[in-house]
Amino acid sequence: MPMIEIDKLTKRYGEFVALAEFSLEVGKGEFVSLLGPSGSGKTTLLNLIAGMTRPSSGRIVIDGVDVTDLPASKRDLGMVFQNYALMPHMTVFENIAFPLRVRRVPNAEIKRRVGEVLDLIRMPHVAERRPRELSGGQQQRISLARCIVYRPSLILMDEPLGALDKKLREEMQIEISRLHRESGITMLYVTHDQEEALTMSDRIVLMREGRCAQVGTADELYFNPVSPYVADFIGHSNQLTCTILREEGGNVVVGLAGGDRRAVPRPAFPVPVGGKAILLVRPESASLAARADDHHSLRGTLEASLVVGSNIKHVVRLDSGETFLVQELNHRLRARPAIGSAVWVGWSAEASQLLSAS
Ligand SMILES: Nc1ncnc2c1ncn2[C@@H]1O[C@H](COP(=O)(O)OP(=O)(O)OP(=O)(O)O)[C@@H](O)[C@H]1O
Repeated sequence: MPMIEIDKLTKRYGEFVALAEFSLEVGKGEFVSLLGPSGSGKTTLLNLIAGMTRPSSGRIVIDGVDVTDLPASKRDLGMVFQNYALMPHMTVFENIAFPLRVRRVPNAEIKRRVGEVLDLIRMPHVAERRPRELSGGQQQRISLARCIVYRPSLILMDEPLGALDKKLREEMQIEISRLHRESGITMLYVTHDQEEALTMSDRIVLMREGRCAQVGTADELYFNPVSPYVADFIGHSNQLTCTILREEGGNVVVGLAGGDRRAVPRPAFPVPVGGKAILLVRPESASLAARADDHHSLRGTLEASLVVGSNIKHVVRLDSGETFLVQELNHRLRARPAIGSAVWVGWSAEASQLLSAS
C-alpha cells in the first residue's frame, strides 16, 4: 500500500487554478521532491496534503485512510518549514518534547525519546540551550528532531534549507538524507533548487503551472526528459529545431537549419515525415573541432571558452543563429580554437534525443 495517494487534486483561487487534476503516489519510506519554478504549485500541494488548505476537488489518501475531509491535527504527519518555527522561550529539550507532551506521553519515556533523537541528529549536548543560542543549521536540525520524535508516518518539508548559506545547505542535505535512511520515514520535500532535488531524492516530481511535467528518478529526468521544458529545467541542454526527413532502421534522420543531417534514435511518439521536432543534445555529449570531419559537421563561430577547473565550456554561435554549448574535459596540452574562429560541433546519434515540439 502506498503512503500517499493523490487523486485528481485541484485547487482553485477564484478563477485561478493553482493545482490542476494532480495525481501522484508516494511509496512507504520514499523520499520524493517537489521541484519547480516559483508559482508552479509546490507549496499549494504540500499544504493540501498537510490539511492546511482544502482542495476544490479530488482526494488525498494517507496510509490507506482518506484524509481529504480531516483537519490537519488528525493527520499523522510532521512539517518542517524554512523558518524553523521553534519556540524561543523553551529549551531545545522542551521544544523537542512538545509534540510528546501534547500526546500525553509519560515523562520517563519523553526523556528517553528526546535523548534518542538528539543522538540521531548528533547534537546530544544542546538540550538545555535556547534556540537563539544555536546556528541556523542547528536550529533546522532541532525542528527535524521535533518531527521525528513522535514518529509520524510522513514528514512534509517546505524549502527547509532556504535560509542557509550554500555550504551549510550541502551539509544539511547529507544530514537529512541520513535521517531519512535511518528513520525510514516517508518524506516529501519542496524545493526550487534542482541540485538539491537531484542529490537527495528517490524520485522527483517536476511541476509546471499546477501540473506534473514529469515524475521520475534523477537519471530518468536527465536522460529521458519527456519535453523541452523538463530538458531545459534539469541541467543544461542544447535544443535545436529540426525537420523529420525519413526513418532508417532504429533511427530517424532529421534535417537541421543550415542543411546538416543527423540520425537520432526513434522516439516513442509518432514522427511524421515533414513534421517538426526538437533535437536534444547535452553539452557533455558534444565535442568541438577546428575542422569539419565526418563527425563534426555543424558549423558555427566560437564565442567563448570558459574554463572551470577540470572542465571547459565552449559557447558556439551556430550559422543558423542558435547557441550551442559544448562541455569537455580541460586537457592540459590540447590546443583550443581561437575565439571568433570557425568551429564544427558534433555528437554521436545515441547521445541525442528527439522531443516533441508541441
Ligand atoms: N491564498 C491564495 N490566493 C490566491 N492565489 C494563491 C494563494 N496561494 C497561492 N496562490 C497562487 O497559486 C500559485 C501557486 O502557488 P504556490 O505557493 O503553490 O507556488 P510554489 O510553487 O510553492 O512557489 P514558490 O516556490 O514561490 O513558493 C501562485 O501563482 C500563487 O500566486
